[in-house]
Amino acid sequence: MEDKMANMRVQELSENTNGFPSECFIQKESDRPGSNLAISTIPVIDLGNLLNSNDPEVKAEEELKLKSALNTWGLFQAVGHGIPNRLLDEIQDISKSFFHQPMEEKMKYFTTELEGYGNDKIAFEGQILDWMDRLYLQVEPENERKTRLWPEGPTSFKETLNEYSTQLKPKVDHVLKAIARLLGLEECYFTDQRKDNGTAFVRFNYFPRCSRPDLVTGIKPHTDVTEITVIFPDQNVEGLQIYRDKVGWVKVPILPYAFIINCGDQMEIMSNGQCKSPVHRVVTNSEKERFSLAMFVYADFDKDLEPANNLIGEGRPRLYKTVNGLEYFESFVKDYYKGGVRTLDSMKT
Ligand SMILES: O=C(O)CCC(=O)C(=O)O
Ligand SMILES: [Fe+2]
Repeated sequence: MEDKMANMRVQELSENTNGFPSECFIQKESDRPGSNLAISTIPVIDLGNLLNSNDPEVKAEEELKLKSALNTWGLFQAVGHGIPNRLLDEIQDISKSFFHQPMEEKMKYFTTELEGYGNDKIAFEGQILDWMDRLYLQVEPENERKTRLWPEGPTSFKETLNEYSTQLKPKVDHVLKAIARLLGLEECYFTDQRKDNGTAFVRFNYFPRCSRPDLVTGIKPHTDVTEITVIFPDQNVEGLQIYRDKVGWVKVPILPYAFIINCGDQMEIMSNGQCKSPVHRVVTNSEKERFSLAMFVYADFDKDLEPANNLIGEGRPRLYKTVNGLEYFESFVKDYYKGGVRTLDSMKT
C-alpha cells in the first residue's frame, strides 16, 4: 500500500474509492475525530481598531482583547483587516482551479520535499497519513521564491498569489508589532527576529471529500512552528478545530472574509509562554471538499530561539531553553509526522 500511496494523491484515492479512506489513513481509535462538537465563540479582533483607530480608548480596548486572546486561545479571528473581499475571492478561486486541474498538469509541480505539490511524505513505516493534498510555496523574501514551482495554470495564479502576499505582508508586520507592544517589548522585537525582510511560506491545503470523516484527519493535531500563521479558511465548509485544556476539541466557526491568526511555537518560546501556540487539527467532510490557505511567518532559522530577556524576571521564570532555529524546525518535522509529540514540550526548562 505504501508504494502505491507514494504515487497517488489523496484526491485520486478519493475519486477511486468514492471517498472511502484506505487503511493508512485510519487513525487509532483514541485519535479519531468523532463528531458532534460544539461550535465555539473564538475571540474576534478588529485590526482596524487595533492598528488604525485615532481613538486611544478604542485602541486600548482592542489591545486588551488581543492580549487575552493570545494568552488563552493563542488565536483569534481577524476582521477589519483591509484586504479586499475581491482578492480573497480570487485567492480561493485560484486554489480551486489549481486542484481541479488534471493530475498530469499538477504533477509538473510535484516534489517529495516540503515545497511544491504533494501530500504527506512517508517518513516511517506505519505512519498514519492525512487526508490532504497541498501546494507549499515560499513567498518571502521575494528573491528566494522557487518560481518554477509556481503553477502556470490557472493563468492568474502567479499574479494573484503575488498580490495576496504583497498585501498581507504589511498587515503581518503590524500585527507582530502590536503583539510586541502589548508584551512591553520594543515594537520591532518580533519583526527583527526575521531574516532580511522576513521569511514566509504559503500552503494551499486541499481536503477532498471523505466518506468517513469520523476515522481520519485532514491535518493531524499539530502546532505551527511560526511566529504567527495567517489562515484564510474555506468560506463554506468548516473543518478547523482547536484543542483547549479542560474543554477538549472545539470547532472554529466560519466568519465571512475573516482571517484566523494563530501563534506558533516560535512565538510561544520568544514570549516566554505569554502567547500560546495552540494545538489544532482539521477534520474532513463527507459531502464537500474543503480548501484553505495558510501563510506561515517564520523567525530566522539561522538564529537561536529563546525567551525575550525582558519577559524573564521575578515571578516570571524562564520557561524555555535556547535552541537553534533550524534544529527546532527539523525536530518539529520529524515529530509532526510521528504525531502526538509536541516539540515545544521538549524545550521546557
Ligand atoms: O485548514 C485550516 O483551516 C488550517 C490549516 C492549518 O492548520 C495548517 O495549514 O497548518
Ligand atoms: Fe496549522
